[in-house]
Amino acid sequence: MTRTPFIAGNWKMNLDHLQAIATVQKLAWTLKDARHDHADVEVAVFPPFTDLRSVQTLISADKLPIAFGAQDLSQYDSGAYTGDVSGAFLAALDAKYVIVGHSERRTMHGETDEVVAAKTAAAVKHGLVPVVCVGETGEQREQRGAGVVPVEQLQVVLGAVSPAEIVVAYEPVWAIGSGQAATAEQAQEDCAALRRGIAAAWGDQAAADTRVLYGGSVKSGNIAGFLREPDIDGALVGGASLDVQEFAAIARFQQHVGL
Ligand SMILES: O=C(CO)COP(=O)(O)O
Repeated sequence: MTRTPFIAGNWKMNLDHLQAIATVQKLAWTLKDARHDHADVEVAVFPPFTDLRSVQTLISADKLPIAFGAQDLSQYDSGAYTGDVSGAFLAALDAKYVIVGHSERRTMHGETDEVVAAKTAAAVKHGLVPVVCVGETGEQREQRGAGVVPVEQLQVVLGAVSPAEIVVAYEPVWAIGSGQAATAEQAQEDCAALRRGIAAAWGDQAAADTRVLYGGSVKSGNIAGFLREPDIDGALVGGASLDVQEFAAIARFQQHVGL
């Protein structure tokens, strides 16, 4: 199976539902104008929860070639979990994806590897494709070696969940929102280590099929370098995904790579 390149926009806590409608409409037009061939690259947006119903309605009514997902989900199906959102509710909205274990949730909401594993299992159970985020700090990378901490984080998830379609996103903490992206070589080193981790836990086929993304200060100016690497299958884009022209330019990375 070939891995379809995946360009995902994590909006984080930006854009309300009205802004979401305008943004997705504009994105669809921009991609269409540029003759974006959606068979070659999959584009997805991850808006805040309150936007999802509006985004779903727009995408399905106009049959837009854009996928969408949520930024988090509960590990539980339903019950007394104030403020949380079940994977069942996301599936009912036709969300295809859900981000789990973003470093902002790990640090600001105390999500452990075990919680991330439980959320990944919940996503799979409800038919969502989890985008499992892992990443190390600069210090951890220096002290323990490239890929060691992210592979450990991923191992907890893979050990707790039966093989299923997942996407893995390598997001080094120092590169997120800093304007200082990892180099393509650094990102390749870690993404290759993650793929070996998938092979060790789930077998060679799963490793060959699973898309591994890089995230952290991705822009139209550096995307091509990442996608040239053999183990990087796309990008999880934060800040630059809020600018439609810039995000569309990232989605058209093939033009920069000359593929
Ligand atoms: O955290 C990220 C995506 O999930 C990356 O954010 P930036 O692209 O803003 O660095």
